[in-house]
Amino acid sequence: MVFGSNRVGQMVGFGGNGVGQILAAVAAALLLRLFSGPGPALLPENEVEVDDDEDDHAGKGDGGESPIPVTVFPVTIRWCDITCSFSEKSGKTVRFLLKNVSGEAKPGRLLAIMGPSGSGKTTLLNVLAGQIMASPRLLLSGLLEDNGKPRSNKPFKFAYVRQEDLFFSQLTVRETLSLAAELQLSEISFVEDRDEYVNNLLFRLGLVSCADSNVGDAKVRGISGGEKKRLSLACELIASPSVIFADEPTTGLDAFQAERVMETLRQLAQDGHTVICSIHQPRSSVYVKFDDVVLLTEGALVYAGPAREEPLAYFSKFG
Ligand SMILES: Nc1ncnc2c1ncn2[C@@H]1O[C@H](COP(=O)(O)OP(=O)(O)OP(=O)(O)O)[C@@H](O)[C@H]1O
Repeated sequence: MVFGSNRVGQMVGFGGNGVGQILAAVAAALLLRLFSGPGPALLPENEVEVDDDEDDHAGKGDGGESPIPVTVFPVTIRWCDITCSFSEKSGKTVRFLLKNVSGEAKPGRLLAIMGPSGSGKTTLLNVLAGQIMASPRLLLSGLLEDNGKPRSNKPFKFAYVRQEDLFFSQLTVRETLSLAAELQLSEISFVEDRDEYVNNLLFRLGLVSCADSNVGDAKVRGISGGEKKRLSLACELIASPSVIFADEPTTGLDAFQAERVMETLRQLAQDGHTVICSIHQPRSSVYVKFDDVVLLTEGALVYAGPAREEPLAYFSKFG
């Protein structure tokens, strides 16, 4: 089992005003991209050759108008007997955050990790995304495979959408995506092609109506929470990730926005991505969008399998 070194993915927070800060942040983003190790959304070029069979899984976009094809390399993640324990400072007490958890996430399917608060949803998501690494106090064991092979130091392209969205508040939605595309898509050298690519993304993520609105922040009102979440997803999609991880993507959103975000995730799964999210108490209108469910309680697995009616049948066996 390869759980790698001690690196924990870091995010850079941008805030405040001023061109100087923007330039500094852009420079920081470029440096991060150049020097970061394998991490979500900042991975180096995908080194996997896509053969003819894999073309069958190409993302459909919104009509194939993109100047570069949206190709999703299919990745199945399988995990077996994942155990994660944490030793308190004294070293006397050990807490089990995950206990022998197994499951599978497949391309074309939306998997929801569900469970009460503190049940280990985020911990499992982070383990699967390679965001938690073993340390002397944090022990990890089990098997983690991508397409049948143990996870290597150079996994497939993963995207990780965090609970907190990090943007330049004074940029518009379109400018945010253009900047992300400029930083990540060096192969598109023509501005017109990049604009077309951005327009495509705006359309795909349902952001056309707010494309020219400022993102905003806590001080200056901008786009809504749901739009921010879909903008985060759009930024992550630029790297054409095989797997999309989303940590509590509906937290803080009203029922309508939560449903739209989950619908976007469901459509991304249909485009061929493997989509895994953690979610706390989803409404029924959100629950029906899941293809698969992993249900945890106190770090232990209660159910892993298809969503909708199957869990009911499974639990009714136990009365
Ligand atoms: N690095 C860590 N060190 C110590 N304890 C941790 C660590 N990470 C998580 N925990 C603990 O593990 C348990 C599970 O945390 P986790 O965040 O995975 O739960 P969750 O199901 O996502 O909860 P919520 O829905 O409230 O976000 C919690 O009791 C938490 O305090």
